Amino acid sequence: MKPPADAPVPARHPDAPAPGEALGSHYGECFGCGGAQPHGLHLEARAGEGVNVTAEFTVQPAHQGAPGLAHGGVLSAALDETLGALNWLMQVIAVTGRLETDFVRPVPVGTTLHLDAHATARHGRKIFCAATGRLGGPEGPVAVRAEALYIEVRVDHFIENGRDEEIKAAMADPDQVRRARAFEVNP
Ligand SMILES: CCCCC/C=C\C/C=C\C/C=C\C/C=C\CCCC(=O)SCCNC(=O)CCNC(=O)[C@H](O)C(C)(C)COP(=O)(O)OP(=O)(O)OC[C@H]1O[C@@H](n2cnc3c(N)ncnc32)[C@H](O)[C@@H]1OP(=O)(O)O
Repeated sequence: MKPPADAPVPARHPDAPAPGEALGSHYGECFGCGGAQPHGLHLEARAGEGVNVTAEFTVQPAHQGAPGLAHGGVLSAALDETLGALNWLMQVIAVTGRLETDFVRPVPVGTTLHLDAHATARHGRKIFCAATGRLGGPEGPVAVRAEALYIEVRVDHFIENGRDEEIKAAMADPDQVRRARAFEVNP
């Protein structure tokens, strides 16, 4: 997943959350970051100094694939959520187009995975980025790594493709709509 050689490293948006600021959840029902999903990851991300974020996620028994070990798909979801949070720092709305994960070490239940993601290049609607997840602490051994491509979309992507029930609920939440629209009109 190589960006074109002349693609610039993305810039931090002037309205991006300050370094160290918790980003909060972009959607309460999100499996990655929402508070309303009992078996979700409850991942908490923080803005970095550039177009980078850090996040933590503690593996729960509901996240197992093999006895006592995290499911690989759940670990990919944690990487996806952390990488997706980079959108806040560029103030764009983007969806995952491609996510390549390397699983380097098994991740036991109870482990806190320390994730770190940064954007590497931007080319038109395409945002290239990379992330690592480390065991037990920000300097711990790397357990997972990912490279990903996100594609910028309009809010209409969600309105046109989401199920009516959830879209109506999201549209009735002024904070949700304001946030999404602000990203769209504030490039
Ligand atoms: C009122 C409700 C509001 C709701 C909004 C809520 C929140 C928003 C706010 C903040 C968000 C903050 C944080 C987000 C946190 C976590 C995010 C988790 C992310 C996800 O979990 S998200 C779910 C999984 N994700 C999908 O559900 C995508 C399904 N998919 C599609 O919807 C289309 O596929 C789409 C749109 C991706 C592209 O479609 P399209 O028609 O718009 O564009 P097109 O195909 O032309 O691609 C344009 C250029 O990207 C290249 N390209 C495309 N795909 C590629 C691939 N796979 N590999 C390599 N290159 C690819 C093409 O080759 C072309 O490249 P080139 O320009 O060079 O030709």
